[in-house]
Amino acid sequence: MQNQHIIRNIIVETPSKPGNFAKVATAIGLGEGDIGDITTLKSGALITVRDITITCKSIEQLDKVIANIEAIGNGVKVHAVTDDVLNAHEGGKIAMKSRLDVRSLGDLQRIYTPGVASVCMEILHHPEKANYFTSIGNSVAIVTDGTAILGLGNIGPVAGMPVMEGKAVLLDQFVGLSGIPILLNTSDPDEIVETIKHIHKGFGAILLEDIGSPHCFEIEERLKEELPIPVMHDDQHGTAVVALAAILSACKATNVDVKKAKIGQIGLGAAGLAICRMLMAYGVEDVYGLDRQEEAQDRLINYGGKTIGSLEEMMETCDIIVATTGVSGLIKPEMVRQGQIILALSNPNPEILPSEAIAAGAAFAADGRSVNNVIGFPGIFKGALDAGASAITYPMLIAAAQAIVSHTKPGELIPNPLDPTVHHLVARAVEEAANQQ
Ligand SMILES: NC(=O)C1=CN([C@@H]2O[C@H](COP(=O)(O)OP(=O)(O)OC[C@H]3O[C@@H](n4cnc5c(N)ncnc54)[C@H](O)[C@@H]3O)[C@@H](O)[C@H]2O)C=CC1
Ligand SMILES: CC(=O)C(=O)O
Ligand SMILES: [Mg+2]
Repeated sequence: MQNQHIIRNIIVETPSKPGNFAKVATAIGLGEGDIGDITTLKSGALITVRDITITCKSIEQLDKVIANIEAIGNGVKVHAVTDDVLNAHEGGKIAMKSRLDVRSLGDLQRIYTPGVASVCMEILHHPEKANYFTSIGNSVAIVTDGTAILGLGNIGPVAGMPVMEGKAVLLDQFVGLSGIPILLNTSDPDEIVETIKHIHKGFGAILLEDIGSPHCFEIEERLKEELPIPVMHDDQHGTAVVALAAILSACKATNVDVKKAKIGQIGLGAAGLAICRMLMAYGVEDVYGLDRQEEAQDRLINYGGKTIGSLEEMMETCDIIVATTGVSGLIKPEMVRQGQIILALSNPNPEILPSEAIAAGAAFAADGRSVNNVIGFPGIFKGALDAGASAITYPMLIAAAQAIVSHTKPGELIPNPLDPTVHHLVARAVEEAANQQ
């Protein structure tokens, strides 16, 4: 099932008799809906009311699911269909909050003027204390120009804001950093670089997000050269870290020597080129890339990578396939080789569903929901900031990937992103690697 990104909650009443929920579940399945969370809202002697999360590929399919449930009859009723995803976004997902209360005049004088003046002077005379006496060292600018929002394309920075707010929520909840979205009304590299250079002093690090290729490469390179703080394009290196971790875990489970494996990368944009570069930095000898744009392939060749003639040839040649094209359903089940490892990482919909890839013979398969840079970027930024690093380097990124592997359960490719330990381990590994440089 491709394109399962319509998420709705349905409130369903059934008579309180065994078997009635099974009928509802069957009706949803027959309509090709997928069941997520189920919450029982009321469990009475006569009726039971449940809130069921379902995902569908289109509104038409959702309508079919609802019609199927209503057709059960015998007291089964759909009371409401709600869009909990939209509801969760009402008012936005983040807010700038103060850490201190102002309850008295004394508080006012300490937090604001006249007291604050002495802190300003302390920082003026000892600039290194800014990180100690302000939030700068804990703040990450999340910068986008909106040109490659997920796999949705160039939808602009304002339409991309929910993604930036989402990244801010993850930085806050997983590692306690403040993420501040910066929406740029330009995609000109000179203007972007100049703008970030002018505002960087308010931040401990810069996270570039969903900036399209190829301009993302120049922007990141120039900012890394010109700024004294860590700059990382998450779609490039955060994704590469997590992809490397998933590949290492899959190779461990299948007794494959990753450095000798043939790895094919489909899509050589921001994520794909960085995945190839990361694999080569790790020591993988046979990294093959494929992109529909010749310039993208040339970029890989300039970094020492190899290209391959067609998608079919890549699927036949490679033991491990990673795809980051943004094209849902690009990999057909009949292209999958027995025992292949397939990471179809495009969001919101993968190049092949993991269930389809496994059914077609893959040994391991995952999509971009599980193999997602969320496992990497919070800890990478936390570790870099804790180390006082001025840049994020390959040894730090490889240490992050190894920390993720160390916390992956046997038989799995990646840890649960909700497990706080993984972000802590990544942060510590990155900090240690930074300190060893
Ligand atoms: N799971 C994760 O953590 C992440 C997933 N992604 C996903 O990866 C996808 C790509 O993202 P970016 O690299 O930022 O975009 P991008 O636009 O920089 O790169 C996409 C590349 O795929 C190529 N491409 C498109 N169709 C192709 C085809 N049929 N065959 C070969 N090449 C093709 C394009 O020419 C382009 O070079 C998006 O769907 C995004 O959501 C991106 C970052 C992180
Ligand atoms: C996860 C992410 O950063 C993306 O899909 O663009
Ligand atoms: Mg992204």
